[in-house]
Amino acid sequence: MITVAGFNTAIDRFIQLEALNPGEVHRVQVEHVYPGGKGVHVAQTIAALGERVQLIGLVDATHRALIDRRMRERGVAFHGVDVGGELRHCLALRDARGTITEILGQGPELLRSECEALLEHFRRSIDESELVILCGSLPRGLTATVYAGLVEYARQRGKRCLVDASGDAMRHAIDAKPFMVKPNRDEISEWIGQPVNDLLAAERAAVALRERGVAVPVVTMGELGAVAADESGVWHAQGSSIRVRNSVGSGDCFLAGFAVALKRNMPLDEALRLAVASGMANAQTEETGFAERSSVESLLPSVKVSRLREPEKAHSTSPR
Ligand SMILES: O=P(O)(O)OC[C@H]1O[C@](O)(CO)[C@@H](O)[C@@H]1O
Repeated sequence: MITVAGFNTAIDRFIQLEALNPGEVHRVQVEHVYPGGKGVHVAQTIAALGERVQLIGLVDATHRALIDRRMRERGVAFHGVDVGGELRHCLALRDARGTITEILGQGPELLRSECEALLEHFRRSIDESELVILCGSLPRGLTATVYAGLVEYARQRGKRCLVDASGDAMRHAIDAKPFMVKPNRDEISEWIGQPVNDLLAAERAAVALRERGVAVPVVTMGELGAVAADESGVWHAQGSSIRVRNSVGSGDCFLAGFAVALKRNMPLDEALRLAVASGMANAQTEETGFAERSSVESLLPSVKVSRLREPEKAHSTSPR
């Protein structure tokens, strides 16, 4: 079993427009609405890839039926904590050229009792899990140190913890030494304090994260692929070029693929391959944040994986 704590559930709305022009009135050409937030995307893709998964997140009265039904159809055990306010809405606007603009809602401000209910659900559910994933922005009302506390809680119970967050929540979580973190280019640049724009910089960042106690750091670099490190060295993986329909949520599907590989104790190069193929499979479909197993499997051979640094140098930051 894998437990996903993706507290800040969203309603994702994907909208196709002819063009996006600030200050003008726009008419929608195509519109899709999905349960969203990183936790939903990660959990439903883990289930699609064949692992048992449970998700802990917020739900409101208006959307409970939609989210319960979708999670049931997708094979996710959803533990929804009712919130008094409304779930947030996240908008993705795609223009005719395929450029996507995202507008992410903040979500409700939680009461103390609602925060406690989320954390209590988490504590109760991780016993039966081998892996725990903490992902997405934190709802207002939870402090930026919450993920760090959950990393520590999970470690004391012998669980490997994977974190995908940003800003202060990510920084605190790294200090708590989770098993794996997955910053993207912007997040790692912020953590390191300088731009991480190429593979050499990503490799150094991954090594720096390992030196800070993260066993398996994974840095995603958009079109440059992803870089990951463990005791077997530092690896790079990149997918072949595909026709992208909707890349929103590809990072979430990447994380799902990586988690499934870790659960199956696959070596790092194969874990990266599965993660990259899962992100690509999402980008190929119209739906936000979901990858079908069959498309992931058909993409696996097209992912190129190579070793950037040998094992004995994985702990060294000396220049090459
Ligand atoms: O939880 P966060 O970090 O605010 O991100 C949420 C949003 O990001 C996306 O998952 C894309 O990764 C949106 O579709 C989603 O709802």
